[in-house]
Amino acid sequence: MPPPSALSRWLTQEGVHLDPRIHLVSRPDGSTAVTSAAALISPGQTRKSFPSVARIPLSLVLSHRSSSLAQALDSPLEEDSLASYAPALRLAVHVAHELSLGSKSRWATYLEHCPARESVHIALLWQGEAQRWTRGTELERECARIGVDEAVLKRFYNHVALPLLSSLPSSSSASPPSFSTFLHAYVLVSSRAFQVSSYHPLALVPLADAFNHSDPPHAHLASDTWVCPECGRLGACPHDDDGGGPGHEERDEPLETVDMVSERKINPGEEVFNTYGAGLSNAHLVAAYGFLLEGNEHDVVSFGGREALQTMLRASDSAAVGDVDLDALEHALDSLGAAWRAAAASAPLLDEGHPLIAPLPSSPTPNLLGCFIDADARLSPELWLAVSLVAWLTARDDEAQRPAKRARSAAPPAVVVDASEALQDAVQLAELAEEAWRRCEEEAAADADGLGDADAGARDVAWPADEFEREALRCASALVRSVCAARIEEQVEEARGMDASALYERAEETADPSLRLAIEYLAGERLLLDRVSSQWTFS
Ligand SMILES: C[S@@+](CC[C@H](N)C(=O)[O-])C[C@H]1O[C@@H](n2cnc3c(N)ncnc32)[C@H](O)[C@@H]1O
Repeated sequence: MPPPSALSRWLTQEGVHLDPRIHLVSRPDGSTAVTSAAALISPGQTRKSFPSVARIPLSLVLSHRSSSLAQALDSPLEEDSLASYAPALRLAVHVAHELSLGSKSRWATYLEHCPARESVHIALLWQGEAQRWTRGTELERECARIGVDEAVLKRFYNHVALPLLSSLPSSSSASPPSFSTFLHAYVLVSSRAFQVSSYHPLALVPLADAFNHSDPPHAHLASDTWVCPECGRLGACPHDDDGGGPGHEERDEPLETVDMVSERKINPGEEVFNTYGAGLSNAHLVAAYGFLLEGNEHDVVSFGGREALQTMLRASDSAAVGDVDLDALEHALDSLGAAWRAAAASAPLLDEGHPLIAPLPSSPTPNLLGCFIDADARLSPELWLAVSLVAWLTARDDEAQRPAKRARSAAPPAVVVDASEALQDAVQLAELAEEAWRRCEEEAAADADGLGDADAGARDVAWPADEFEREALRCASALVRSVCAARIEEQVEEARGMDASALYERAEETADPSLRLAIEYLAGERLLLDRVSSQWTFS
């Protein structure tokens, strides 16, 4: 890769403005980053008042609108043949064409400075050992959610990209890009592209993509997002429904740049970080970008509601509960979830600081829906409802097996769930779990202080006093552990017997970067699952 000075010169020639206190630097591993030589001013409130770290002319953005391929295609209909595919696939075709043009591309210097395909380790394209180590993890699920792997790209290349690129007039390209070039293009798009506007829905933005990601970031990309998708204009244009007649709000100065603006103070010598999106989990970062953040607060381990119920029914030590109709139970869980959200809209059902159960997210992002464990090892409300449903069914079934002796009626495990009663049960059980957790924490603290024996009498082993509640709590904690154990069971065999620290050690000893990342990811997820299991062991 040429030195960044060549890139800096090209950027200046192309009209890019970079704050003189900011520098592009080359890391020993060949990667690029952005650092600050002096403190930058603190941020303002609007795009215009945000101090601009860099301004990139919109004309320098590489998208399906601006590329050489867009110019080479004879009719818009040909380009439209890509329109029904995912934006990343479409842009990859344009970038592959640009790569195949070599020095004839307007973006040649920029593309030469982008990393080689082998140095970006996106999990979407892992094969062999690295892919095997993702088994049973959230990372495997994230790759499946994105739905791209090398086989998918090969089919798309053979059936869509290659026929289109081969149909270009010979003057437009030396020869169509190979599959390997197309893969390189896809890796660049996955790990570097931005959503710029409705006109450039996905694009490579030179310089803006030299910033690494952190959470929280120092800077973010700012652009006029809602422009005409046909011509990119901000104000009135002929594509408006009313033909762009009078009455349109015209901005005095249309912004012809995409800006990197700072949102918090940048200290001298600090690396300047961008954000690749809000709330990105390590599963997403590894899948699409090929790196992870230590202690990422957006990590989750998710379960389908049905999957969680099925695991717990299997784990329930009540034979009758094992036979419960799963469809009916799943339906009951859905209605309970809706009832919980409706009730929580007026007042939270649980203390926001509950140590074991997360509050409902204020604006659920896709990874904050349904049954999951969050980065603080708390169960989502939906997962808790599933646990509570099966725990009470099991406890009641156990109760029904004994001679009737309790005031509380013991119903057989039917799946006719009264939502308000089941909600009350879930809240009551959550309160019992919190109290049990506090008692364990106090006990551990007392043990650490050498007071363990002196205090033992005060912590009644027979708590809670009600045997029926005790049974429900015991079931709930066993069910939570069963869900974690089932997840670990899905992971690669070698990993099952290892704890998180052994996995981290194994990752450190691994030379292959993709495999190292796969093991490191697994170690982080294991740490979370082990923490949940130990928190739900009340003895
Ligand atoms: C948009 S580029 C950022 C610039 C990149 N460092 C380069 O050399 O061109 C995204 C890539 O940078 C790397 N990256 C970004 N943020 C990172 C971070 N916080 N830790 C490690 N690698 C990171 C990953 O390889 C990712 O695929």
